[in-house]
Amino acid sequence: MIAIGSDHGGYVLKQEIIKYLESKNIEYKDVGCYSEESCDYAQFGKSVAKLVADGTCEKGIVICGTGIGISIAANKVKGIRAALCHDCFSAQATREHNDANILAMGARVIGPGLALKIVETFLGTEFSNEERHIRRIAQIEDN
Ligand SMILES: O=C(CO)[C@H](O)[C@H](O)COP(=O)(O)O
Repeated sequence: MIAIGSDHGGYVLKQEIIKYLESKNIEYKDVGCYSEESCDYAQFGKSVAKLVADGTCEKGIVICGTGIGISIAANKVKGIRAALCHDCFSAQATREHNDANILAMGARVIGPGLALKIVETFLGTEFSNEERHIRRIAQIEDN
């Protein structure tokens, strides 16, 4: 199950991604927003992050205009590693190296064609499970 959320700036791209998930028979939970009416990104980033952190959803996708605000908000939730990716190399690397559990994108930065490729790459790439990456991820959680 994939959790997905956006603000108004990411709404149209979110709907494109939902169409893609449906075409691939991938289950999802859409936490909103549900229109292009102006709204605030933090609540949607945190809603997606909580669904991933509590295990309800395996991964999440968050979108705002830049992808920055909503990824900052998602990363406030313990256990979340939200990665802002605007290219396929980063999407692959953040899965393999960081075990990122949320993909963030900016709908005002990239178009839907590239965004869908990034989603495909992110969801289709496994964590490498290599010792050095496990060690480094553990250090992120250290206080
Ligand atoms: O990218 C964002 C946050 O990082 C927001 O989508 C953006 O700030 C919204 O801007 P506006 O209210 O002017 O449409």
